[in-house]
Amino acid sequence: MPTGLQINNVTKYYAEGSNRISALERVSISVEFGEFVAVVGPSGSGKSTFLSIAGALLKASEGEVNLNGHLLSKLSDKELSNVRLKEIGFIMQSSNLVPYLNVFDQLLLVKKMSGKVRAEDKTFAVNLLEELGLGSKLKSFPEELSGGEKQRTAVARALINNPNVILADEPTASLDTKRAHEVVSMIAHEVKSRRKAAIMVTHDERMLEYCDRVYRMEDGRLSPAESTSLAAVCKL
Ligand SMILES: Nc1ncnc2c1ncn2[C@@H]1O[C@H](COP(=O)(O)OP(=O)(O)OP(=O)(O)O)[C@@H](O)[C@H]1O
Repeated sequence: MPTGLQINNVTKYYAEGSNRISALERVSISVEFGEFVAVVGPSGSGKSTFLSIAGALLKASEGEVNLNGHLLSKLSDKELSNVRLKEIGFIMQSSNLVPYLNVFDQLLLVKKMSGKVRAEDKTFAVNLLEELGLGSKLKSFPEELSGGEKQRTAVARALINNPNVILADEPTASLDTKRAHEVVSMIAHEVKSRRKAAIMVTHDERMLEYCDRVYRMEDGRLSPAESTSLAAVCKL
């Protein structure tokens, strides 16, 4: 049974009036456990559509996504939400923390959504927060955190269910250079040490050094980016 994340020949059409917009064209990529892959490309090239399909938020028009052995096209809506909750950790542009929950409770909330919270889940949450440099912030509320701390809390929240796949959409968009390096190096560390398959969409050239492979999306087509053209790709 294949593991990690395999996207095979995925095409996505959007209907716009009587027209059909092709947002992705026969996109294929395979990401193994322990691999951190970046996707760069200009606005409107299909990156969000790609990440939404990889994350079981949107259905492919053609082709197949195999997420750690789950063929997404074969799953019911209930099974898809279960896969999203248990198998995928999402990290978005802004941290989207719940304002009235402290850092520790942000993680427990996600745990509660997937069942009863056990003592070992609490230990796991504390260890994770310590690993991400938030050991002294367990009782802090979002308004008491810096931008980098908020985003690191979001990284911990994405990892609390121990998902196999991490999908990050511009995770450094709201951060200064120092905080951006902190957050992405921590994501990279977690991907390696916990053996996750991870994809990060980014415009941020400085973050590519943390990734194993870089792909470029252009007009809905995905291809490996040449290292010499990376700077140009990211400035688009
Ligand atoms: N719901 C939709 N209905 C119709 N067309 C859509 C829809 N969502 C996206 N598109 C179109 O599909 C193409 C790809 O859009 P997508 O948002 O995936 O690109 P992107 O690379 O993520 O862009 P950005 O970097 O600006 O977020 C664009 O032409 C866009 O206009």
